[in-house]
Amino acid sequence: MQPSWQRLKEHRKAWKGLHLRALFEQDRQRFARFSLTLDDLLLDYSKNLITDETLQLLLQLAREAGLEARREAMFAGEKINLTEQRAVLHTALRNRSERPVRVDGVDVMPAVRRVLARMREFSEAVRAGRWRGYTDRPVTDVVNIGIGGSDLGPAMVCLALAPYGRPDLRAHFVSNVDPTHLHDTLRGLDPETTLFIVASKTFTTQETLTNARAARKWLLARAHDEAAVARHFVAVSTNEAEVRRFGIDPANMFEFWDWVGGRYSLWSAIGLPIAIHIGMDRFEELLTGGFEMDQHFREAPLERNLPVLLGLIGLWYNNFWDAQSWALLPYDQRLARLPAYCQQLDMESNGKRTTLAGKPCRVATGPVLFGEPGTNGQHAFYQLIHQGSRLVPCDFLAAALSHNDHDGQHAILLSNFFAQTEALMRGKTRAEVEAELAAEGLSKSQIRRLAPHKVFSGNRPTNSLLYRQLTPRTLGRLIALYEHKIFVQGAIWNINSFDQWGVELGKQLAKAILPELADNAPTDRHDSSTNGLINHYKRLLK
Ligand SMILES: O=P(O)(O)OC[C@H]1O[C@H](O)[C@H](O)[C@@H](O)[C@@H]1O
Repeated sequence: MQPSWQRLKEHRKAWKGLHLRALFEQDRQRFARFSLTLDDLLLDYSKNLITDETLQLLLQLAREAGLEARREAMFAGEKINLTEQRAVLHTALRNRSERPVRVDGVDVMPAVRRVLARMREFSEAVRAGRWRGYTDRPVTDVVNIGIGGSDLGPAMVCLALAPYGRPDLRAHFVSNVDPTHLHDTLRGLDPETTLFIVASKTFTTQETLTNARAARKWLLARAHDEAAVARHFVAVSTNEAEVRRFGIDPANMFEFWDWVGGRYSLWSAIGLPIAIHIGMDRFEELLTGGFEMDQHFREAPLERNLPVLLGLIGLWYNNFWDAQSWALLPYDQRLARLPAYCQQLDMESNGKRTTLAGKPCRVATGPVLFGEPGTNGQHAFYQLIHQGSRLVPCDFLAAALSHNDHDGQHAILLSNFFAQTEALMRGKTRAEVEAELAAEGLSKSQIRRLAPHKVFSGNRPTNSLLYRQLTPRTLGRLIALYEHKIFVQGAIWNINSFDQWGVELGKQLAKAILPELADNAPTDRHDSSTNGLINHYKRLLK
């Protein structure tokens, strides 16, 4: 354990009754000292349970953990994903500079640019109506079939950037192996004008291949001609052999590489639905936003570095305040899928308990992430954040300008954004509650009974991210900000943020169970609970 870890423990012990309200009262400059901008993007981290000393200790921890060297190793294409012996280079996908990026001595940038050029050509052909279906009609609906990283990124971005999308070229996303997902999506679509993108890094994922086969059947039920498949199916993958085996012509395949992790892949050809929806120029603006955050992360001193600060502050609560969760609260309806996207990003990256040295991790790692857009969440789970017994650190996000402001409604949204972080920080004291109730005319005994329930302890930490408008560039910055935040934490915990072995066991067991479901015979191959469930299922089908 790094020496500053122990010092942070002591610092936490000494924290005692220090209240954020008092910290703000004592220091009029607190916001100025604990906020940072990157162009129009503001991070206000002043409403955190931190002092200068806390930050110094956290920064020291980052240095002792070798964060800077690890960051360089990632950008330089070293194989930092040790368990899979892979480089981690989603940053190369959005490298807008001339700088080469080498893996095993070979510059990957020419291949990256080649695929981007193909994406441009294809997305422009679809958007201009030059790409035609088997009856010579242009595409009206694009259905992405993929799951996890091959779904959440493009789905989140297409919704977020819908104001830049073409209403006559609709984007749909099918991920779940539950047949209802595909059924509901295809209902109302016309096979003659529907384009399927089968997106899978491995091209072996059960859900995606099952849905892709069902989609092909749906097309052929109308077309009655295998030749139609080439006009309606393209693939995005790293695995050409499997794409071929599935029956998609490699000429219709968009490639990416094993150094792109699934949850970091929206910047690659996995972003094809985005490019078709908003156009390639806008997609490249998204890349530029990501690139700008990369440069900031790589070059800004740690104490003025947005992802580093977010990562360290999160770690402070996770490891020294026993916080087990983190809430991501976008005050932006278009960011409704951002929490789900970040759930995969964070929980699949840092949900680990083995260090890079193969030893058990002695400290808590990644938090449980949840969130919903504001103001919806306020009327649902914020109760627990305000008055519950757990500490839930939150990130609030909002744009100053809406793409759809009607009659000043956006100001109502933002007033809630500002009010929530203020309320969480200040709370409401017993004396304030009593004075309020007395002013309402309640009797002394009524006040005594009610007051304890109406007290807010406050002192509940938040970060606020405020930017001008949700443009492709701003969204690119935000996504890269969270990617690097997670990197910072993983580096300090000394875990591999880039593998995901934890998803394998369930997949294996499901494969073994599927054949057992083919007949009515009761099973006794499992524990009594699993046997009981399978056998009850079989009885219900009789
Ligand atoms: O893109 P694919 O190879 O189909 O993988 C889709 C997803 O499934 C896996 O189980 C992983 O947990 C995810 O990281 C991945 O994004």
